[in-house]
Amino acid sequence: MSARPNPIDMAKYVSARRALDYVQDGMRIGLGTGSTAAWMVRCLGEMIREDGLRVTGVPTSSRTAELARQCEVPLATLEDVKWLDLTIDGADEFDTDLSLIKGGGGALLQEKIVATASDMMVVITDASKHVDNLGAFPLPVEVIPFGWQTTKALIEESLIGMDVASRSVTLRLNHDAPYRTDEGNLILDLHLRRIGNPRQLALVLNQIPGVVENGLFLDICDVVIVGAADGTVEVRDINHGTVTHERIDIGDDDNIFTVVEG
Ligand SMILES: O=C(CO)[C@H](O)[C@H](O)COP(=O)(O)O
Repeated sequence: MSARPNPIDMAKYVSARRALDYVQDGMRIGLGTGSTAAWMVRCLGEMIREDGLRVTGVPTSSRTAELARQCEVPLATLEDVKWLDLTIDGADEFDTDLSLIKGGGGALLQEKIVATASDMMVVITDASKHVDNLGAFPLPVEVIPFGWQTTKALIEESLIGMDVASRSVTLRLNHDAPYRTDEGNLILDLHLRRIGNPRQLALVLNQIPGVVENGLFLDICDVVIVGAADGTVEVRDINHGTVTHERIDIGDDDNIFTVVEG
């Protein structure tokens, strides 16, 4: 057990901490999935326990739900609350327009539903996720198991006319078995290397029968917070057209690292 985070955890941690500045008492908050979002859930739990913050969280995966319960974050379903004030989530890639690729952790469907149902989406990340063109990270596409090989063939066919640099499609595995999402679906990873027209691709993919959702998040994200290992963050706000640089005061928060690394 170490009392200090490694550099990458520090970057994730400070971006998560900064994102919580958007949280206000009484808010309904979408809780993202992944290692960066996990830091946000832990910090949110701390604010609830220590500062008496009252919020309701809607988790985007069973993993996040489990962590949120451990951190004593009160939970509700999207069916309960219907609309959210804020979603805080990670991303696999973001570009200058704050378009995203998400779903590396397999939760893209619930993440997209929750983010779309939110007044504001804040993405927490580190500089390694920034790209000029989306597509270096394989694009996850959630498909239903029924006829998935036909769906895969249709996706491959649709890619022929697309402005992409590579066209291979693979079934995501988990220990040699097909990976299953929380909804019991499969994930196809599209290895495209560069996506010339993300909007066109997103539309085409979602018209293929068997495709449930794709991992392109376009016009959904409002703010990206890029954490760095030196404890600074860059805050990119697409609505205000601002980019600010700040230092996050982590104070004597060492114990949060001690608690979660055990
Ligand atoms: O989309 C996601 C899960 O489906 C995650 O937000 C994304 O994979 C980033 O994860 P991490 O913060 O662990 O790098």
